[in-house]
Amino acid sequence: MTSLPAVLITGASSGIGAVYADRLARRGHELVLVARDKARLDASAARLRETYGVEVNVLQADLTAQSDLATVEARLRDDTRIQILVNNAGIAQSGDFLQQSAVSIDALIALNATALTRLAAAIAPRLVQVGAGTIVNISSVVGLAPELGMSIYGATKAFVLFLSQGLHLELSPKGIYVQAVLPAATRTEIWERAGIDVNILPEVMDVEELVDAALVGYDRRELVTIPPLHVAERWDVLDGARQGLLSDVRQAHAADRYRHQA
Ligand SMILES: NC(=O)C1=CN([C@@H]2O[C@H](COP(=O)(O)OP(=O)(O)OC[C@H]3O[C@@H](n4cnc5c(N)ncnc54)[C@H](OP(=O)(O)O)[C@@H]3O)[C@@H](O)[C@H]2O)C=CC1
Ligand SMILES: N[C@@H](C=O)C(=O)O
Repeated sequence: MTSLPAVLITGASSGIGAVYADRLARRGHELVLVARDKARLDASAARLRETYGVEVNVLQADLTAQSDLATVEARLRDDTRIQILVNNAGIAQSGDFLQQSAVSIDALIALNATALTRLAAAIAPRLVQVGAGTIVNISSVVGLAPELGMSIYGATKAFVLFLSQGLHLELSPKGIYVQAVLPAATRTEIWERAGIDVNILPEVMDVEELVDAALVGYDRRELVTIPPLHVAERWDVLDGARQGLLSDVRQAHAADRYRHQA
């Protein structure tokens, strides 16, 4: 028997989510693994049960399908053992902005932004009720870098960072820990799925190294964890500048430079 809370991990069938599943099972957490590929989830669950002796449940869901999303939301609302959500499922952008179709735009936003937000919203009230729990949201360094040319994907990841910062402000006084994790290029299937050969990238992090580093940030209860950022103060300066900017926003009048010159 474990006294640790259970963890629901989305996108647990491969890549970052699969390594989170391994590491959290190793720590003794019971797991609920969510993704579309049930065969992969079942195989992973069997291995984790066998290796670590923890209970692992599989919940097959396409998080862009309303009925499946509602099923996962219900699980998060009702299963009181789950006190940690790892909001990881995501897809990358194939092609530049001019190559996007209505379908590809919808899919990116539905999975990376809408589903992630809906799942956080499903679990948060219950966590607040007990005054404990964790929401880990997987963002990306791309969310800080429009220069990288993945405008919609990056926008969803900027959304995830903003949402995490907002949830931290709203929920941490109620006992909830929120973490945003910003990987940079990490060797997973996401690249191939988006039609990008990962081997053309000059530098790529191994997925185990990424998740182990993210868990160091988690154990320190960091709000924003950027494993590939080697100078931590860069983030502090960026976020400090953002907060400083707010002190020069005056709502009553437009700034002088926007006033009509007579
Ligand atoms: N790898 C990288 O370079 C980086 C990744 N990230 C982020 O990390 C997260 C994980 O990606 P990563 O591990 O790299 O990629 P993978 O492609 O390996 O994993 C993505 C996971 O999401 C699941 N998934 C995809 N579509 C859906 C869907 N419609 N419904 C439910 N689950 C779905 C996949 O499972 P299935 O197909 O079985 O549904 C899979 O388990 C993403 O949010 C990504 O944006 C951030 C920065 C860098
Ligand atoms: N998944 C990557 C982009 O496609 C990233 O976030 O770096």
